[in-house]
Amino acid sequence: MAAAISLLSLPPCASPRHRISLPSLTLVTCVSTSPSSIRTLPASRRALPPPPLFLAHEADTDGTDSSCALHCPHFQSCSGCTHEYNLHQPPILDEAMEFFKNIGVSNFTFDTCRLWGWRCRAKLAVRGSSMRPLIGLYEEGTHNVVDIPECQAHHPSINAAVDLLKRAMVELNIEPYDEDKGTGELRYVQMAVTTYNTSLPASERYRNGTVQVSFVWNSRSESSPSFQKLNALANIIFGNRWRHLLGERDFWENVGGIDVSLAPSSFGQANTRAFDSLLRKLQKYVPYGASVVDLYAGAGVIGLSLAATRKCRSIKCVEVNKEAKLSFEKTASRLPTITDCSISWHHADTSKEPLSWLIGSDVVVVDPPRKGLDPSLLIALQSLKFLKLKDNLSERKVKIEKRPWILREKEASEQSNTQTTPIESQSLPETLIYISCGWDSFKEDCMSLISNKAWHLDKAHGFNFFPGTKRSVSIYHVCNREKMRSRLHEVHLIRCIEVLAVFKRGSKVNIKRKKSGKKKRPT
Ligand SMILES: C[S@@+](CC[C@H](N)C(=O)[O-])C[C@H]1O[C@@H](n2cnc3c(N)ncnc32)[C@H](O)[C@@H]1O
Repeated sequence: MAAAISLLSLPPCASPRHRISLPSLTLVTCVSTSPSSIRTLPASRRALPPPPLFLAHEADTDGTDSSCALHCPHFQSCSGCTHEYNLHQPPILDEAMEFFKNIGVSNFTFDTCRLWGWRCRAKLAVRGSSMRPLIGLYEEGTHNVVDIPECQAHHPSINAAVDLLKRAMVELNIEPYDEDKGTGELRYVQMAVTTYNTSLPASERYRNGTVQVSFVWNSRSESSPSFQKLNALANIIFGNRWRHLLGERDFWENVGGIDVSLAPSSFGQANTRAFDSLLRKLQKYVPYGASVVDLYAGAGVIGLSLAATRKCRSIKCVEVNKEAKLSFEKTASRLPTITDCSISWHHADTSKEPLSWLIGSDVVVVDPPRKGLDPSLLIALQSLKFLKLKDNLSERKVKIEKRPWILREKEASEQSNTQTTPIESQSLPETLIYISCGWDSFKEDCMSLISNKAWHLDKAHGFNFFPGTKRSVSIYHVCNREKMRSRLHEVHLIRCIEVLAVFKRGSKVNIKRKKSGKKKRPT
């Protein structure tokens, strides 16, 4: 099978209704998402101002808060959201506060973030018929796709783009995929929204989001008859190769103070505004001029935002998916000119020789997948305690790589946008910043880090990245039939809270307060 994906950039201009009514096939260039034509939420429900700690809501007598309710017609039939009330307060919150209090962090904060229209990235299954396509998520425990045209979690531009796509399917007679027969054409669609359009005033950017549309197309080859329809719809991927056919080639968002390039295949946060809040908070914990290693870096958004905002001496981004390199390069190309900062992206597996990434860095940032840190990295982080005990760093036996082919490989995997890499200091990291999207794995990693007193937890902050949800349904990862099939059946049960935790090396020093007696004046 060849799966195809198409990208469409959706400028916020003409109304989709207007476009689709055109008799020709121009509809496939589709998808303009005029804010005026999009059904938007009432202002009171669209965006809440970020609260300092919690919003002071009045709860109903049963403890629910209807002012923070989802009000979605698809709730319960669609598997996307799991709770309808108190979106500002995910069920996991009490447990998180208790956990942090028990390990000595009493000033844990929680940012409720945007409660509706927050999802800027959606992966949706396409089923039904060409005359009545269904585009949405699976019904709980089944493979029946539920149509979710009025999803309240989606950015409104996603709903508008889905609406337009359905009309295009009807007009072009595009068959949705049939799982039982393995027939049909359009199987999945990914919609990603960028809310960064500098031609608009900042206050208008969010609701005028532009959508990038990617299709997963069921076709054996580019010569298949159905492929012509896809060409009419947009552009193509085979395996991991993307071919851009239509719309803007580059897709940009602005988070953490920098412009970020988003390729269809690279990791991207679904809730970009919440991610921005997290990055702004994170930046404050990185001292100016620090050397930073960003592990599990993806396209290096975190590292590059630190490079731009913290005048770092060096930034190393380490990522196993080589597809992310292009986005890194594009993002780096838009950074303001930064002098005296060595910035590099390394195609490497963090779990292999992790100590080599830690030594020489002042700050380690980790943003692992839901399963948490690789065991070897966890061990390396714990082992810093013993390295510190030796104190004299030059005495330490740090394995120096001498094999020429490994050195060459390392060199080739590095991408630097500065001329020289300064001679690395042999310092050990004092700060570890852990960004977690998997609460259970985070707790385990956290306890491992602090239990041998290699690290102590200094600060913790929670972010409401997925209001109203408890799980994420993984419907699309890679465009390979076998892999796709196995991944399609994955339903991750996750308890949703994004955590930013700041660890300091060594055990916590308890500074005892001096007794507040007046000092005797010398007579
Ligand atoms: C949660 S994402 C974070 C991405 C990035 N920090 C961001 O905010 O866009 C986790 C990333 O870790 C990468 N990854 C997973 N296992 C890895 C490993 N062993 N070594 C390096 N990267 C890994 C994944 O490919 C993915 O890009």
